[in-house]
Amino acid sequence: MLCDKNVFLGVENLGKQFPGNGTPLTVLENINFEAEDGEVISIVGRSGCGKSTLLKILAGFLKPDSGSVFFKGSRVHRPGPDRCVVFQEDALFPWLTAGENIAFGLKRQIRDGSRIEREVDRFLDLMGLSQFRDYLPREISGGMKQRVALARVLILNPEILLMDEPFAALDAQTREEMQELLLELWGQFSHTIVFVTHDVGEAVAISDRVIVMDKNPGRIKDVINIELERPRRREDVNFMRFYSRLYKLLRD
Ligand SMILES: Nc1ncnc2c1ncn2[C@@H]1O[C@H](COP(=O)(O)OP(=O)(O)OP(=O)(O)O)[C@@H](O)[C@H]1O
Repeated sequence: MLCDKNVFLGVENLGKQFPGNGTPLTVLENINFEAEDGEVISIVGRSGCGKSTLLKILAGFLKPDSGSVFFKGSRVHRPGPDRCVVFQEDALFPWLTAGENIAFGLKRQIRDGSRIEREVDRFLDLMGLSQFRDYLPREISGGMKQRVALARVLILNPEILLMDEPFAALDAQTREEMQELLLELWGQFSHTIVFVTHDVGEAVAISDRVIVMDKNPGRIKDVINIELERPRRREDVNFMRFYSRLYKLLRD
């Protein structure tokens, strides 16, 4: 039973429709999976298969039309501080500095100003951004902005990190650096991560499990366990094997 509090994250018979042109569009149908505490799950699938919709339902931003999401035994109805989202496009406040952006959510949780400052310093340091504390978003690179976006949610100590193509707008090298940083942070904080991506290499590099989705309607086509030690090397023959398998599943 997914409502058992020993199930960390449980998704049961989830369905979602949107009003289409005349007939409703079924975007998600019969989605079922579980995630363990500390697991990294990627969701891959063709454009329009409902990945972002699924993530928004997990976050509590959208309600499903059927089925349920359970988090540690409770049904998810609304957004909560235990589930934080990082989007692709930088969602930073353009008028706030890097430090102020990172502090923003924490200020709504605690009032102790010096503790907030200490935490912001710690996260700036973790992200390698200490010298950029007083820079505005327009004054830093895309990769740095995504580090700020990541710090801004990690500082809230969420149990689940929901990431919607967070590195898609970055160049290939910065993207790989961000994947490495994410795994370093995951090693320290052990969040559960649900990561939406189009990039098969990215999914193999970071995930314990990859959920492959089909389109029209969005359904789970297959689930692949990535049984590779970390750190993973892209040139490794076993990495290539998982890459090819996923690539083929997506193409067929
Ligand atoms: N608020 C909405 N109202 C109506 N239709 C929507 C809404 N949000 C998404 N859709 C439709 O639902 C389908 C799935 O969209 P979604 O963004 O979840 O797909 P996706 O797999 O994340 O796509 P991409 O990889 O291109 O980001 C699309 O056909 C989209 O047009």
